[in-house]
Amino acid sequence: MPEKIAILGSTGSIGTSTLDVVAQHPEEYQVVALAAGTNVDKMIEQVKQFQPLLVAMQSKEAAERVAREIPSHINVLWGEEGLIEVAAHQDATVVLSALVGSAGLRPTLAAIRAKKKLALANKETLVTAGHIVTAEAKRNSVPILPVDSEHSAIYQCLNGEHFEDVVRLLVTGSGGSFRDRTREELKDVTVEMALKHPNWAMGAKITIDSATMMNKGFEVIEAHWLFDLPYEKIDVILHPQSIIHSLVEFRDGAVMAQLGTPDMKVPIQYALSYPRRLPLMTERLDLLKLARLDFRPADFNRYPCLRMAYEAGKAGGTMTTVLNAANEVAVAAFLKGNCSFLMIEEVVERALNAHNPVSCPSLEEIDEADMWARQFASDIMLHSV
Ligand SMILES: NC(=O)C1=CN([C@@H]2O[C@H](COP(=O)(O)OP(=O)(O)OC[C@H]3O[C@@H](n4cnc5c(N)ncnc54)[C@H](OP(=O)(O)O)[C@@H]3O)[C@@H](O)[C@H]2O)C=CC1
Ligand SMILES: CC(=O)[C@@H](O)[C@H](O)COP(=O)(O)O
Ligand SMILES: [Mn+2]
Repeated sequence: MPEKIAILGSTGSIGTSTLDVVAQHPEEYQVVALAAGTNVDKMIEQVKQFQPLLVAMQSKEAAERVAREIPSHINVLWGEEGLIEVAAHQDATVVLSALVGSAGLRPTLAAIRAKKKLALANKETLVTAGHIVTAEAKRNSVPILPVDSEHSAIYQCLNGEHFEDVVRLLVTGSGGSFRDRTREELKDVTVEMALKHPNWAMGAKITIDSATMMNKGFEVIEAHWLFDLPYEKIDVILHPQSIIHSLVEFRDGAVMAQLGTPDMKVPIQYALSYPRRLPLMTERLDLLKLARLDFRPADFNRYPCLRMAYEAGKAGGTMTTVLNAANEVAVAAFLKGNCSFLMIEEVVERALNAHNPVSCPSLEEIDEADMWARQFASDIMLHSV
């Protein structure tokens, strides 16, 4: 029987790579539901190729445009309700969660509550509400298979190992598009420059997060929730080539690492096929061609977003919700040309400093903190123009 897949965010970078994996294994995977935001043309193309039973778009207007071009037996919904229907589709056995930002939280929770196996790319869900998502997964006996390349690497290194033998996780980061610039040289960087990631082709928001290294900070928080380890046991190291995707150190001094050319189809397929491995068409690693692997320390002064993520993670409660929400607002403003690159970290820092955290927040308290941070961040940017 093929694995039946529902994809949240099918038109994005992870979504399209997931469909590439599906297309390589038609006997293994069948698409039952797709959800996306505004990219109507791409969704129509995907529906024609993969023939899902259900589709959801962000707006009613986008949904109607899709519905006009596809067979009438395919149901087309919209809004958060549509995302939730896709996530909980009765035929789906696995949900690939690849929306961007905390918009993914409720649909991801819906997938877990419907007892779907979860392949998780949408890291902001764990940053904003990690304790709720992991507790719901435990309560519903739902496995969370990491799609993020570093977490997939750690998951692969931990396969068959004993949790108590782990001394620390070493999360690798490329350093992003501005890794060879000083902070002084960041003052005038443009959106176009920031969107040129040295190793990975990804969506715009995560590419900016990589340039500030907020992405690495989010990944530390993501690792804390996925692997149930304290922040003191999670380190970050810069590795410009993105060939070692992360490492695990054990108490006998042994270190396990997972290597490969940077291609998200590898961790996506591993999450879908786990515990099996399937063949995959991807560029193979050639160590002789590569010749060397480099490493540098991840400096908190150079990358304040990484420092803030550790601080917010250790403080806990709604601090990581605020970290994420303020960052989402600031990155969106930067992408629209409404604020400078360095303003992103300033907005996040000011929001964290002004926030009165709630410990162990409910979903409603997370919503409140999220809305507060978005308003606070928007106000700062309005007054700084
Ligand atoms: N790209 C990568 O290589 C990696 C990504 N991730 C994580 O995976 C997630 C997705 O990233 P990525 O694929 O790069 O992002 P993209 O921006 O490329 O794609 C996002 C997807 O979500 C859809 N979407 C966004 N907002 C909404 C909404 N409100 N309602 C419905 N659909 C929505 C978009 O639809 P549309 O385009 O139609 O508007 C698109 O399909 C992020 O959390 C990211 O951090 C993690 C590791 C690697
Ligand atoms: C592909 C992937 O997993 C991204 O999260 C990647 O890690 C981003 O690159 P950085 O290492 O530059 O953040
Ligand atoms: Mn990653």
